[in-house]
Amino acid sequence: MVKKALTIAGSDSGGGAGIQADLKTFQELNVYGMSAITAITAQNTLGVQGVYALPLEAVIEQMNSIEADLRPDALKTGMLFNSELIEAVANNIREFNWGNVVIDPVMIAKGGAKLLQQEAINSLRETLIPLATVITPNIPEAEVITELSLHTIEARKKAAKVLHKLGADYVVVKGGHGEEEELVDLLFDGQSFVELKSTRISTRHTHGTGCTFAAAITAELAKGKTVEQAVKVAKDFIHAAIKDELGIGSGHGPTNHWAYRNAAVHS
Ligand SMILES: Nc1ncnc2c1ncn2[C@@H]1O[C@H](COP(=O)(O)OP(=O)(O)O)[C@@H](O)[C@H]1O
Ligand SMILES: Cc1ncc(COP(=O)(O)O)c(N)n1
Repeated sequence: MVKKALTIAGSDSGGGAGIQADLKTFQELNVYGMSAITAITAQNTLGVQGVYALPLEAVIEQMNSIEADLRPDALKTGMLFNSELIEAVANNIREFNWGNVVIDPVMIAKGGAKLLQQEAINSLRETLIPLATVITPNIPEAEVITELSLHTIEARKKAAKVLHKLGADYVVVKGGHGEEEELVDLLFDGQSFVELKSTRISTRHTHGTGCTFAAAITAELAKGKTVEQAVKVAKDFIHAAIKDELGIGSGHGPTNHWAYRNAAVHS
């Protein structure tokens, strides 16, 4: 049976992050990809030139159409922009009883542009996080949600516990923004931690890494993998995508979404 995954996120005209990164990743992992677009960004590797949130009805209607005909086996959320959108998306996920929910709490683009309004943080905490099978904050996002300062692995473990208490079944605090030479993503299931370690690749081409990582988790959950299995595949997927760089654009270039497939063929 074909497995189906849905992304509820913003469009990145540059193709490296958002909806575009998610659909490419679903496709690479042999899962049928669907989308409900929340906002359109005019964006390239140099930054975000414009943000246009879609009307609420447009987002709700996209989700309704999917529920009526193509129920997803797993879904992820990315850029949700404001509290109205967060509340509406959360309501629909709850009403449709959609499972395998991956929340990537996107806040700021690599170039510094705001992809989530400050007023939306409470909605994120109270409405969306309780629906999460997995939440995947980077360090700055985890700092905003937990109001902790996260310079050490120990502090990040504390933050993971707070995020679990807020209602996420599993928490991945990603380590890309950390200061350690070795890169550590922390997976917490409410009881114990798994440390996913990798070398830190020296590159500026990391546009869309968070989206791609969360999309790979979503695709694997759609196939029925456990969260731990899914996160391990996602870590390998994003590592290959960063390592085998495309080198396009003059700023923070996109990752290589077909690198994992090629690595799998050649290894
Ligand atoms: N320079 C890097 N080398 C290897 N892996 C990286 C690098 N930067 C990020 N990653 C991986 O990419 C994923 C996303 O990382 P992170 O930068 O923390 O989040 P975001 O892209 O949301 O800011 C994580 O799995 C992280 O380990
Ligand atoms: C539409 C959209 N969604 C998300 C991101 C975050 O991307 P990154 O993974 O680089 O933080 C982005 N730049 N644009």
